[in-house]
Order: sequence, then C-alpha cells, then structure tokens
Amino acid sequence: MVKHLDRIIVCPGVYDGLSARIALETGFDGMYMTGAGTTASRLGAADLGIAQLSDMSSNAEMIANLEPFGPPLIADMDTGYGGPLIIARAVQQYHRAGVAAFHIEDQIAQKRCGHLSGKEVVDVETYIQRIKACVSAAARLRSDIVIIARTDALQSRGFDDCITRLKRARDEGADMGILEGVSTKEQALQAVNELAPWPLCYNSVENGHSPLISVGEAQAMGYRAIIFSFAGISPAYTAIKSTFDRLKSEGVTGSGVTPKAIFQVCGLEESIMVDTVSGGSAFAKGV
Ligand SMILES: C[C@](O)(C(=O)O)[C@H](CC(=O)O)C(=O)O
Repeated sequence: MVKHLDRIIVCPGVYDGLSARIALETGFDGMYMTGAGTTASRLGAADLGIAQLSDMSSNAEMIANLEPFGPPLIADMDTGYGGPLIIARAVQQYHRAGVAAFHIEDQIAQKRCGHLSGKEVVDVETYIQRIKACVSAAARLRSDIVIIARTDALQSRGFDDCITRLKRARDEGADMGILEGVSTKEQALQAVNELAPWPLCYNSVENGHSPLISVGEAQAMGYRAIIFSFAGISPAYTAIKSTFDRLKSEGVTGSGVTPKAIFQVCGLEESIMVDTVSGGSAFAKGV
C-alpha cells in the first residue's frame, strides 16, 4: 500500500465496528485501528498496556473484514505483547486477520499512551529484537504486511536517539517509521528529512503532545501516511456524553437518527442482497 501511492494515505482512527463502518461510508484510502480506542471500547480501560494480543487481533480482524476489498487497515501492535515468540505470533495473527500494516514500538511492557508523560523505553537492542522478530515472521509467512517501526524515545532520550533507533529499524527491514509525540512542526519536518527516502507516518493526536498538523501540511513535509488516532473516539465521547446528560436532566435524548439509518451504515442493504441472491425471501416484504 505504501509503495504504490504518491499522495499521503489518510487514516481516521477507528476502534469498533460502527466507527469503522462510518469510515467506510465516508471513504478513505485507509483506516487506523487505534489501540487506545480498542482498549477503551472493548475493555473500558485506559491506554496503559492492558489490551493484549487477543483483544487487539480479534478487533482488527472484525474491522479488516467488514468490506472484503475495502481500504487497507493499519493496526496498532503496541510493544508486540511479549518477546520474539509472541511478536511472531502477533504478526501471524494480524496477517491472517487481513491487516495491511501495523506499528510496533519501543516502550517497556508496562506502556502508556504515547501522548502521556513518564514514558520509558527499552534499550535499542531489545527494540531491534522486536523489529527483527516482525521482519522474520513476515518473511516466514510470505506476507507483505507493512511493518511500521515506532519510537517513543523522544521524551526520555531525545531526538537524535529517536533517529538512530529508526535508522536501525529501517536497516533491519522495517518498511516505515513513526516518531511518536514530536513536539514541534520543525521536529516533524526534520524527522522526514533525516530519514528520507524511508517513508514516515505522522500520528496526529488532537490535544496530545504534538502540534496539530493537517493532511496538507503533512503531505508537504513529505509524510507518506497520517493517522488521526482520536478522530473517532473523541467526538463519540462528546456526542454520547451530551446525549446522556440530556437524558439525565430532561428525560429525553433528541437524536434524529433512525435505527434503520444506523443499520444501513452497518451493511443492511448488503445483508438483504445476500439473502436475496441466495433465493431467500426473509426481506421480501421490506424492512
Ligand atoms: C496511536 C496510539 O497508539 C493509539 O492507540 O491510537 C496512541 C494514541 C493516544 O493514545 O493518544 C498513542 O499515540 O500512543
């Protein structure tokens, strides 16, 4: 996917079936399965390394297969959930799930969201072991899954250390990089320049630690992909909370959306078609 497009790939963050369906309805070149959103929506927990491989791969599989020939899915793989054996298993599960690309990072196992303070990273050799585990697993599977090496070392080790880590990951066969949590636009641009022509992905987290960079700006800087991790879950929170507040205070909800409209977003017509082409008559009288 990364290799064949000359424009930046824009991926809204999705975290469950409905948010992914809304991304499909809107039409994007790609989608991004956020680990923070997956953890919040599936486990009701904060992005602190609580979601494990089965939580993540099952969510990714559901999202990646909503539309068989839909846009490619980039999925969060956090730290890889263990040592090389578990990481190899993670790559296998993501590959089988139909995930097109994933990012793996250098935080310690007790990780936290990249836009929180107090992050710690593993030493560079352990990080490179993670990358090598991914590259060799993908080769054994004859998979063209795109491996995105992410570093969270900026807070604790500084910019130059991040570039060194990403260069090492690149040299070991990672296809793309993410320098997580850059603090200025200048730094975001410098990362692209220092690693060119190796492609970089920008993680745009509104109200996080990084400057807000638009799609146009990221493309002009030379980024090849941009993920908007919280583009789904933040507005979902706002909308649900205000509706629940209204229900609590006024006893009404006030949404103008019909149940059928939601089902239509979620493949109602396709389901009817599946029944009809199979000779079924379950929906002959309409829905
Ligand atoms: C990209 C990320 O890994 C995610 O899970 O979406 C998070 C986003 C976030 O929690 O702000 C991250 O940047 O660590």
